[in-house]
Amino acid sequence: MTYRTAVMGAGSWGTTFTKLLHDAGGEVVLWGRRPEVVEAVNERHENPDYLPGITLPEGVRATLDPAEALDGADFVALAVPAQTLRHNLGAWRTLLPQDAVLVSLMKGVELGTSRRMSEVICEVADVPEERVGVFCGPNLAREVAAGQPGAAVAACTDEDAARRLQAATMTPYFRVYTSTDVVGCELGGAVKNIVALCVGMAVGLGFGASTQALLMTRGLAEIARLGAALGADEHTFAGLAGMGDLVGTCMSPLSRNRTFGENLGRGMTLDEVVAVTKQTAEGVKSAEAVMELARKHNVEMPITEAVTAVLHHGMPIKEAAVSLISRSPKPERYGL
Ligand SMILES: NC(=O)C1=CN([C@@H]2O[C@H](COP(=O)(O)OP(=O)(O)OC[C@H]3O[C@@H](n4cnc5c(N)ncnc54)[C@H](O)[C@@H]3O)[C@@H](O)[C@H]2O)C=CC1
Ligand SMILES: O=C(CO)COP(=O)(O)O
Repeated sequence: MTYRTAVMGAGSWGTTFTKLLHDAGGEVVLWGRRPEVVEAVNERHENPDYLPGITLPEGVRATLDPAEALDGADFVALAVPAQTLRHNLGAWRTLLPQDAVLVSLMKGVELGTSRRMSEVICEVADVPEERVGVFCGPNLAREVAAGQPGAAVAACTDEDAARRLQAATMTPYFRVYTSTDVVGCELGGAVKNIVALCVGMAVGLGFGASTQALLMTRGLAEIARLGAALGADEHTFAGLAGMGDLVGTCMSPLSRNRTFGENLGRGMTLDEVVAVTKQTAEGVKSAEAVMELARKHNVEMPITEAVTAVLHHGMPIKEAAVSLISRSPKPERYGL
């Protein structure tokens, strides 16, 4: 069976996902909003702003017209920044094919509503949760685009839809597992960006692997606590969408979130870091939305709280570091 997919958003991950679908043998059209990006993909088979040096297959086609991309799609993959999804999807709502599965590629939580991306999709597109999937895991765009061995999770509460998404994305170099735990997969992807900001700050301050491992491990514990409060399956956090994504992002110099934190840790001001960050570092805005969720559900998330204090309330990084290391003594616990 050949599936047709519309990928909405021609940044680094949307473009990479388009290549993955093509390599998996599917039909795929990439929607981009900038004419020069669409032209570069169609004429020169590259997206130099987001994936310099990567050659895209000749069969990969891009368009500026959302109706053309969405026409007859079995899957609609959404790859815009989390904070613009509501606006973008609202504009495409009437163009969405009747039975298409809408797949979030995004790793963020909406500011103001604290909704996960799948919740925003259900609400704006007015579709039931069985028609909304999530694709996530330890996937740094450039490495996947280069065809390095990798894996991800295709999640949907409708197991059959998850299996179809799996079939549409498996390639000789990329494995895809299924899950029905949409909540856990989304939280793993969104909250690890906040932990990566914190790990980056630690790197920028000159701290080594011990401190980074501490933050990753306790970061995973707070992700699992929030997940348990929101009804996720705790096992998800030991998998690709949890530990896998957390470790990949926190360890990689390619990560925009980790790099953002590292620049702050080295002493740049927030404005200076924002000015040099050309791509989307979702954790920066999502931190406040996740903190809001944590408060609402009475979940303790000290790392998220410290990152939010540094990014949005002017707390000096060194003060945040002291606040974390001097917390009250307690037994080690994972999850709730
Ligand atoms: N880059 C990566 O390795 C991965 C990224 N993701 C997630 O994918 C999502 C998209 O991120 P990337 O592609 O990495 O970001 P990016 O910064 O590389 O690209 C963002 C894209 O969105 C477009 N865009 C920006 N503002 C827009 C607006 N107002 N309306 C419509 N389009 C707009 C940009 O033109 C660009 O095409 C994020 O949620 C990210 O967390 C997930 C897995 C891997
Ligand atoms: O989500 C990602 C890797 O899976 C990408 O992380 P960054 O957004 O920090 O680059």
